Amino acid sequence: MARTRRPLIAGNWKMNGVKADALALARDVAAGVKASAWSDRELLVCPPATLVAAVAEAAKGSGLLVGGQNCHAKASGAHTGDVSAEMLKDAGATHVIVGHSERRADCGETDAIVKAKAEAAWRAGLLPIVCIGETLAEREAGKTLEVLETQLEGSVPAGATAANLVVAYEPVWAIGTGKTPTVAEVAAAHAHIRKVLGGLTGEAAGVRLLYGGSVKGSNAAELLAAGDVDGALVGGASLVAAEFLAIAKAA
Ligand SMILES: O=C[C@H](O)COP(=O)(O)O
Repeated sequence: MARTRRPLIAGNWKMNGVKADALALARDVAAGVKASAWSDRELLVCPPATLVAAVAEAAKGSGLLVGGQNCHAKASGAHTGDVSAEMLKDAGATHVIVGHSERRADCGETDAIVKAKAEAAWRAGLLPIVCIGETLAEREAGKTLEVLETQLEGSVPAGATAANLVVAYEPVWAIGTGKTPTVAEVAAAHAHIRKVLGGLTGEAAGVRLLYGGSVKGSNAAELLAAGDVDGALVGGASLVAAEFLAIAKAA
């Protein structure tokens, strides 16, 4: 059966690379995207904020999309060191990741802050990728679905639709560890996310849900085939063009 939701394979480069590395990686990924001429899937890379403009320039004309890894909730003002969604848009971004667990942990981002950032993305004309996910302790306590529900209810703004929201499920314990949930566990989490989204948006069936956490070329096919999985949010493996493109091919 044909997919109704176009898969999105997003690479989160995190705090890695300087301009020379980023441009080489972006050019290799962009060349792969251009050569594949995919119309049935989208590829996105999210470089560090300082490199968004250069990567967007390198990706121009290839079909490769570029996003930010975070934004401030305000459009401008006295927020030293922060970057607004408008600035990302101006630099060539089309998407922005909000509420990644590393920002929730490192910067104390709450669900309310994540929601405000998702609204900021809308204000600037960016598509937010709202991240949620349980810690190992929460999973071991049998609280995974409850945690996901609380995070969704707190982080997804009113007015979310299939066109203006992407959700990424990233179990915190699977990020950068080489460990992943089973396919059945991913499918169960995604089914629950879609059910909860049903109460928050009128269009839950169309919202794309990405899985993230130790996705690589060798496990992408089975993870991406899990029920209700519409793509991946990839960290480490997105720093190697061939590996990232292999994940995209598996979608
Ligand atoms: O945003 C991406 C995730 O944190 C996954 O990272 P990873 O693929 O290195 O586990």
